[in-house]
Amino acid sequence: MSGTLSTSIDNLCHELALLCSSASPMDLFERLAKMLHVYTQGKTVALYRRLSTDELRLAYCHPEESTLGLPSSFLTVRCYDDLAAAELQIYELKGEQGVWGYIGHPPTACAEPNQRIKLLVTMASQRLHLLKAESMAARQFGLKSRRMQLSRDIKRLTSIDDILQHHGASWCDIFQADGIVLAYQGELHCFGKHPSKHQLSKQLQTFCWQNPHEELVELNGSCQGCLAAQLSVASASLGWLLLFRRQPLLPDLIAHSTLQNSLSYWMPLEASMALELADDLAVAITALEISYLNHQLTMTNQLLRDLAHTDTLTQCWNRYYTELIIEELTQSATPFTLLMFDIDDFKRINDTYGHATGDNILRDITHLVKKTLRSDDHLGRWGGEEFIVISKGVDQGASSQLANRLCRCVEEFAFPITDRVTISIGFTLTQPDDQPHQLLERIDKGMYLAKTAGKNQVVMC
Ligand SMILES: Nc1nc2c(ncn2[C@@H]2O[C@H](COP(=O)(O)OP(=O)(O)OP(=O)(O)O)[C@@H](O)[C@H]2O)c(=O)[nH]1
Repeated sequence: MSGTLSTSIDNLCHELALLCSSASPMDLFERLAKMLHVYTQGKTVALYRRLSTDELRLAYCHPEESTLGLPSSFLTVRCYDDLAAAELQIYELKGEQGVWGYIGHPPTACAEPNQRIKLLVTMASQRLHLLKAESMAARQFGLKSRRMQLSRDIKRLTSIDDILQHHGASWCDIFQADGIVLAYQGELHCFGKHPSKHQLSKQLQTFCWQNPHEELVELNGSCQGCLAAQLSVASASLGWLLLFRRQPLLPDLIAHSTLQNSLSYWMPLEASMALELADDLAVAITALEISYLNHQLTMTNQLLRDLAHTDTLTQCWNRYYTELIIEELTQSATPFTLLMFDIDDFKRINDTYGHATGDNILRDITHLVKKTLRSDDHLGRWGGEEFIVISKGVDQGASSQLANRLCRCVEEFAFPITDRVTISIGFTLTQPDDQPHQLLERIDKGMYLAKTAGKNQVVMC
């Protein structure tokens, strides 16, 4: 007799130790259900999970094959009253927020082991609590470090898709999600598995319309399993973070359609983690937006600067910018050579071949001269058919060679007209204390002299 008792106590100790060493909730349920199955002399044991909606859902049963031949009362249980009405022997599995779920089995003839079963269920509740707490703590820690990573990455990431590419997999891991979608400015940016974009857009629109102030929601119907957290900055809504889970946390062993509806796929703690991530994402997206706008602004400023400095017909410097540079160079006492050239008999060319041909000749000459100049020389259109060249340095021989080279390259170019096109050039070298107007007077005079001496030539003044 005492031998039987000590064997029985040994067994109990062994069972308790087994429950305490289970590594995951599923492992724990399996072990507990197997033990109960023995105690109930082979009755089917079912585990019901209590959802946040207070509904019950059959999550596991032992033996597994019995799911096929389960008593229909097992399947139709949706709430505690159903459980009681089914006249099952019920045990509560306690969790951190009250009853986490129930274990039930058909009553047995022998009531003796009930005390033992209660002890095992109590131990299982505690182990479950610990396992869940450990796993949740690890996930929260993971989220915290990914959030820090996101804030470090903000400057480097260039788009919402880039954010998802870099962080999507880790977030799926932490949230035990199958996919993530970011809804922003009417577009859906997706990572992993998720309901179709059309279904998501439709549900989000309906939801926003009905609940404009909600910041968290579980979508249902075709988007069941989607947890949507609002992305908002300073109370302005930017969009939604959607986490998608295809299965509730426990595998759905019973494919019973009536049980599939109105399930809660997400735990309250996961929902608050989603809100934390949504807050960070709203900031990251705003930062992206600002950096994009800054980039656009820089580009627009550059474009405006270029437009303000450029002659629209020839794309070389305009008069305003040419004057500005001459002013700057004289003020900084930088030595340079200034050339002014004018197309000879341009009025006749215009009159003979038309204004459009005249325009083309202006463009061709700009192109030819630019090609002839060094990279640190500059060409500006002074007005009409008059141009100015600014060339660094005051070597008279080199400047004269440059001017003559320009004359020759224009003279020798095959313009698409029968008349010869030539230019006349006046040039000058800067002297200490020269003012811009003195330089301009000298080149103007040089050019005038070149014209009066027969055109297509160079005069230095
Ligand atoms: N096609 C075209 N013609 C222009 C432009 N700007 C000025 N002109 C023309 O350039 C011609 C300049 O004529 P003029 O000042 O008489 O000088 P020119 O005929 O070249 O005579 P010289 O300077 O003595 O050789 C005028 O007919 C202007 O209309 C332009 O942007 N496009």
